[in-house]
Amino acid sequence: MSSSPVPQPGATDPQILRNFCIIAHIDHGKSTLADRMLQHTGVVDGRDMKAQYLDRMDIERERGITIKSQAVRMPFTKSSGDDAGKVYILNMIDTPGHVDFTYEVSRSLEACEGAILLVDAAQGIEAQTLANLYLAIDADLDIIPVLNKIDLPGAQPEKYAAEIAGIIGGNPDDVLRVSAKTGQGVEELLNLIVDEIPPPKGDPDAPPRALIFDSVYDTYRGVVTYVRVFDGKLSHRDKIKMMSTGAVHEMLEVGVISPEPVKASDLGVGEVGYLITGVKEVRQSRVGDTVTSNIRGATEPLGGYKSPVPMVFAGLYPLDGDDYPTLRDALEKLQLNDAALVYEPESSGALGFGFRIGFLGLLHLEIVRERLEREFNLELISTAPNVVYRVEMEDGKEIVVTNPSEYPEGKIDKVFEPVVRATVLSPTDYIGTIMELCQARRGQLIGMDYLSEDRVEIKYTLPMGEIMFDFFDALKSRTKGYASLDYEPTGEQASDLVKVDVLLQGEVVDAFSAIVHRDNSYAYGVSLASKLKELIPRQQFEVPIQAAIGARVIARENIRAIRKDVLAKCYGGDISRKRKLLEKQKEGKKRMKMVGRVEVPQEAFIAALSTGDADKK
Ligand SMILES: Nc1nc2c(ncn2[C@@H]2O[C@H](COP(=O)(O)OP(=O)(O)OP(=O)(O)O)[C@@H](O)[C@H]2O)c(=O)[nH]1
Repeated sequence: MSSSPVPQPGATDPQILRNFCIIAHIDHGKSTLADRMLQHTGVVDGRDMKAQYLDRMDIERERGITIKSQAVRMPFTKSSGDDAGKVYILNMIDTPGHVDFTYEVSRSLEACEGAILLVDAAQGIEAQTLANLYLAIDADLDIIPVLNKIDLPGAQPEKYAAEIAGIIGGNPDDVLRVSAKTGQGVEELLNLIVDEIPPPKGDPDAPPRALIFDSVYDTYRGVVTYVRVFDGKLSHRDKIKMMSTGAVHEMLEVGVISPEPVKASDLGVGEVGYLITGVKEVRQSRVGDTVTSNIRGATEPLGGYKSPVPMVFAGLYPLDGDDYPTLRDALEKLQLNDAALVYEPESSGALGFGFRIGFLGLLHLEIVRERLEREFNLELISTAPNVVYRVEMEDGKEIVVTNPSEYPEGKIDKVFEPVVRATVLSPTDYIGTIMELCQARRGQLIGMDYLSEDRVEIKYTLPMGEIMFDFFDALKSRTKGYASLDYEPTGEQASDLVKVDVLLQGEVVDAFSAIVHRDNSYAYGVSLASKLKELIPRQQFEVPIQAAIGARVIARENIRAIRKDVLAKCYGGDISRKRKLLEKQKEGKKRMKMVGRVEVPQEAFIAALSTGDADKK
């Protein structure tokens, strides 16, 4: 079998291009499958293979999750069918799987003509996968269903193939079975990609239009923008224009990733690659925007561009007040890399100077916080995250509340809270307990569908504030880990909400304030006060804790005084033991913040997060 030469980027006939992505739930094996494909197409040889080659950032590798989409060009010689021996170019776009990054997923879907629906043969399809599948179907992609991990003893390919066929149509026998681990079925899959996914269409003579589906900040090269060309050609000699802002940039380099960056002279119709321009921060090169040429520019951008909207806010404060400038610089640097991160300075009576930061979701918050601490050597205190409330006052004024302590006093007409449409997939055995949980979180049932005899899809409208903390954990524990969850914001609803304050020694601690539903406020106050009593260590004086709505105290606890003398125990002269104890005590002091005269540990600031379900179980 002789194969044709590998075409160069910029001169690739769109007929031999196949652009696809992999839709999968976390841990269903997307990265492992991507690794196998890289190996099989010879793009990475065995020796260079690191597990999860495409997950570049250390933090991704450690957590085993994919944060940033990446795109790889793989030449593949067809090994079956009439066109065996012919070389095709497969562009694989790796999409993030977590719900916080849905927007990135939808953009990378638009850069493709087809999607592999990858499902763990021992688990079945999960809620998030289903949500992303619907996005792919909406984007008119051809779907190739694949069951992975068929080497596992617990795999049930027959059952889950039937389930998939029930959702997307077709014959269960046509669902391909692979093992990304052993490589079984991977070659067949590559052949199928060529056969099933249509080549890209576009007008090579039109002014260039390319969709930005990812944008990453690289310390050495500045912003690297990943694009899919729809029309015309982007040349390294062009000056480019970002269509949403009209900003013009010098093009320094274009190329493809295979799997390291390879420079090219241009990128033509259907091609996927990267651009390096003079752009200094990812905000100027945003996912979803259309790139065109400055001289012969297109007039209509591709698709609808949407800026990322932060859904969750939290305060971040340096443990040591002197670190405030470092935190400010660190946020500035991180923002170069993260177009979705927004922040503004704020000050708290309890915590001093810090920032109120907007995130796409809780995972995003965790990642940002971890990166700030790790990459900038900071120790941070974070307040409990909250959603955004909109308050309409009787005098017609409107206030957007991103920090509960700024909840307005006075004559409030209506308060609105964000709501989501949540989809839960679960075995039918747990329908009752899931509905009970959703009801307790003020949910409204939208509907229920059976995916198969023993699996069901339940849809609810739920207040976002009720699900962002521990809802998923509660769901998992009630369903022995079998239920999966996906949600999308769908707007807001008017609700009867109140602000609950916490007072330590009679002083309101602003960082503890929270906005909760009136019906739950009493239980919330009681549970939070007792939680704080557990978490705040005894001090040398008595510390009364109160929870209050306005001037009305709804719960109280008391932390009794103690004189902590750890050395009293070792009256002997064992100096090393003494030192050890002192060191231990110092460790214990880590992440303590002085609030007035009271030492408060970090955990206390997020204690509110775990009070939610305690009284509802
Ligand atoms: N037995 C078996 N294990 C597999 C197979 N494919 C993947 N795994 C394992 O499943 C786990 C998850 O695989 P990943 O490839 O990291 O999953 P992922 O979907 O990329 O996860 P995210 O990047 O977090 O979305 C890893 O421990 C893999 O080694 C397979 O075919 N068989």
